[in-house]
Amino acid sequence: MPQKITGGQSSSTSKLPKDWPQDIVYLRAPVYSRKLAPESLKALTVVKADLPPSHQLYSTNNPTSSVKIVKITTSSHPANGQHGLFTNQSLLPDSFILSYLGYVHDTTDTNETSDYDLSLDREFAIGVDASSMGNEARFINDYRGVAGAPNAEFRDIYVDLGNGKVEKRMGVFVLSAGKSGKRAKGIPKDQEILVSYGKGFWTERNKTHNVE
Ligand SMILES: C[S@@+](CC[C@H](N)C(=O)[O-])C[C@H]1O[C@@H](n2cnc3c(N)ncnc32)[C@H](O)[C@@H]1O
Repeated sequence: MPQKITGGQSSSTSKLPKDWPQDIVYLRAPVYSRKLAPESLKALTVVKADLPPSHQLYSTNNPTSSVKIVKITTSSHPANGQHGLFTNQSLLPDSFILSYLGYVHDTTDTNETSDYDLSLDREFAIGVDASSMGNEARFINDYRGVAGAPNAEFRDIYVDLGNGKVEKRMGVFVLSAGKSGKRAKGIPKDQEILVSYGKGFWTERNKTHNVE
């Protein structure tokens, strides 16, 4: 049975990324919690004409051909045995890679034990949780213990919905080249995409996973 895909124009036979886990729903667009307050929904879906004309809009393609899900088999990798997200092609500094999709929720509807919950809007305390549904971005690991520094980061983006509205999402971008140009090459092909989850993630995770 092909896995059901939600959130897009796709049918149940649409393509899944290679190695997509069977127990996770693959999304092509976010799924909104029914508990989200109207003002939160308003903050996430904005009239396009209300954005400054210079504001860049993004379009997304799922599955994303520039990335691949890879099982980590390197014993020194702290997420050995889990998966990571790798490049399928070299990516230039500042390039948009993909959106982080998942279940969009507020604090009334939070899975406290999720390791996949990313902040989407601080003012309205909205998060996007990819623990049970999401796209390839859910496999992006933290750089700590893997590399000296991250090579990608999360940035706020707006995606054109095509009906005069734009949707606020979290996008994953290659880091900029830096003042000295030390990251001018971007991310070469077949490299792991690594972000910084922030120290707060690990403090909270260690509490929920009872790490001393
Ligand atoms: C958003 S998931 C990343 C994808 C995950 N590796 C997987 O296969 O589903 C976050 C989890 O990945 C693992 N992880 C990510 N980066 C890590 C790192 N630098 N060190 C140790 N574990 C890491 C931890 O288990 C963390 O809770």
